[in-house]
This record gives sequence, C-alpha cells and structure tokens, in this order.
Amino acid sequence: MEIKGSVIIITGAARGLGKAFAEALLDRGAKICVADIDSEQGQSTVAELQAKHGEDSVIFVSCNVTSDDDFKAVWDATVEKLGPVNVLINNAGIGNEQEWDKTVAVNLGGCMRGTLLALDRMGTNKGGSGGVVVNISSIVGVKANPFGPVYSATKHAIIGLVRSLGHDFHFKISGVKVQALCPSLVKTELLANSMKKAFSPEVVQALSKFSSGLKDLTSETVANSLVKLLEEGRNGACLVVEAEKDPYYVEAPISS
Ligand SMILES: NC(=O)c1ccc[n+]([C@@H]2O[C@H](COP(=O)([O-])OP(=O)(O)OC[C@H]3O[C@@H](n4cnc5c(N)ncnc54)[C@H](O)[C@@H]3O)[C@@H](O)[C@H]2O)c1
Ligand SMILES: CC/C=C\C[C@H](O)/C=C/C=C\C=C\C=C\[C@@H](O)[C@@H](O)C/C=C\CCC(=O)O
Repeated sequence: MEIKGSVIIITGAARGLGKAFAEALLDRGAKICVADIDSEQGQSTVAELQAKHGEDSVIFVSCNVTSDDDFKAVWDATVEKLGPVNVLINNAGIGNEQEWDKTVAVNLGGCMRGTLLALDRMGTNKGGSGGVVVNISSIVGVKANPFGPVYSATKHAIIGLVRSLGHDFHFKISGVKVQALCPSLVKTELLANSMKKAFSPEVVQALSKFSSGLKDLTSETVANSLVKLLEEGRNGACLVVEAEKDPYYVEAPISS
C-alpha cells in the first residue's frame, strides 16, 4: 500500500513503539491519529509531532481500547479531522501478570475490538474502500515466554486472530488486509512496568538478567519493519523483528 497521503490511527501512540510508528509514518507523508489512554502524554507527543509535521497532519484523541464507545469516537474524530481512515494499528498493550484479566482486556480485547470496528468501517461490503489493520503482537506471540505467560498468551491469541481474519476468505468480502508485527524486546516503559507486575519474584531476577543480555533493538528499527509490512506484506502476514537481523515472515506450522 501507499503510505503517503494515508490516514492512520495508532492506539497507544503517546510514547514507546507507537510514538516511533507515528514518527516513521509522518516522515513518509501519512496523517496520524494518536489514540491513547494517557491524555497528558498524548497531547504532549502530538504537540511535538505537530511542530515538525504541521497541525493538520496529526491529532490526539483520548481512548481506552477496552471501550467500544471510545474506539468509535476515535474513528469518527479521525474521519472528521483527517479524512477517511485507511489503516488502523492496534498497538496499545500492557504487561501485567498479576491482573491477568486486565492484560487480556487491553492486549487481546483492544486488538479484537479495533479489528472488528475496522472491518465494519472500512469493509467494501459495508460501503467502505478497504484498508489495512496491523496488530502489534510480539516475538513471544510465536514462541514461549517463561517470564510472562499471560502476556505471551495474549500475543499468541493475536496471531490466531490475524491468521484467521487475515485469510483471503475474509479479504474477498471486505477488502481489508489483517497483519501482525512481532517485535523482540525493546527497552520501553513496558519492560519497567512489567517488572512491577511480574508473574513471580523469581521472574524479576531472570527477566532482568535476560533483558540485559539481549542485543539492543531500537524503536526506530521496529518502525522501519512496520513500514516494510505496510508496503509489501501480504494479507495475514506475521513479520518478526529482532536486533541485528533482517525482519522475517513466520508461517503457521500446519498449513492445511
Ligand atoms: N517493548 C517491547 O519489548 C515490545 C516487544 C514486542 C511487542 N510490544 C508491544 O508493542 C506495543 C507497545 O509497547 P511499548 O513497549 O511501546 O509500551 P509502552 O508502555 O511504552 O507504551 C504503551 C502505550 O499504550 C498506552 N495504553 C496502555 N493501556 C491502554 C489502553 N487501555 N488504551 C489505550 N492506550 C493504552 C499507554 O498509555 C502507552 O502510551 C504493546 O502492544 C506491546 O505489547 C512491545
Ligand atoms: C515481559 C514483557 C516485556 C516485553 C515483552 C515483549 O513483547 C518482548 C519480548 C521479547 C523477547 C522475549 C524473549 C523470550 C524468550 C524466551 O522464549 C526464551 O527464549 C528465554 C528462555 C529462557 C531464558 C532463560 C535464561 O536465559 O535465563
């Protein structure tokens, strides 16, 4: 797809990976809606991005991805201020092993709610023009993560959603591509927050040792992989990005 001129909603874009996605896509001529639960951080990020890219290129809308009403309001505000939406990036996520239901609600619920709304609003069968949904999973959506079993389960479920709704059966009906990006560890606030809500005291030590031994993966590298996925990824694609490797697509182990 052509990024230049596209209207793109990114959830959880007030900071971290979502902010890096916004920067990379604005650099390539997209218009962005930053949708985040943290209004203070979201407004400050948007002010920074507007100073570089202009006031008409990027807006902030407050959104809790666990709320249907919030998600619909984000969509409506984006259409009103930036034009018809072409891409949704379901990026908002948390790593809270102690309150598993919150992690399921935000990580899986947010992607599911957003993807279903996007099909409803962009689907050619619903009067829309088609489009793309990218769900941000993780490398631990395609491999085990002993340090965060709940987090990993939500990220595996996102892959199931993407492979199923990203089947061409659905694309023929809706004209909407559904894809996943699966980054390895990036040292954002998610990691620090995950440590505070870790599965067990043993995990805190092990995760801290594991993460300090990992090669550094930057948000900018992950954002470049998102651009690659949008520009060339097929429907249902799951793209993994790790430090010091070219990004690579992963397929389901059973294809029938
Ligand atoms: N950092 C990593 O190592 C890593 C690796 C792979 C995948 N991911 C995924 O990338 C995404 C972004 O992670 P990050 O590292 O930038 O995290 P982060 O904590 O830096 O940013 C997350 C953003 O999501 C927002 N958010 C949280 N709950 C929300 C909700 N209910 N509604 C709307 N917004 C909400 C936060 O306010 C924040 O701005 C997450 O889905 C995460 O699981 C992160
Ligand atoms: C906990 C939440 C923080 C970030 C989550 C994020 O999505 C990224 C995760 C990135 C990498 C995770 C790698 C997990 C690797 C495991 O599958 C496994 O390979 C490690 C196993 C044992 C390590 C034991 C040790 O070295 O001590």
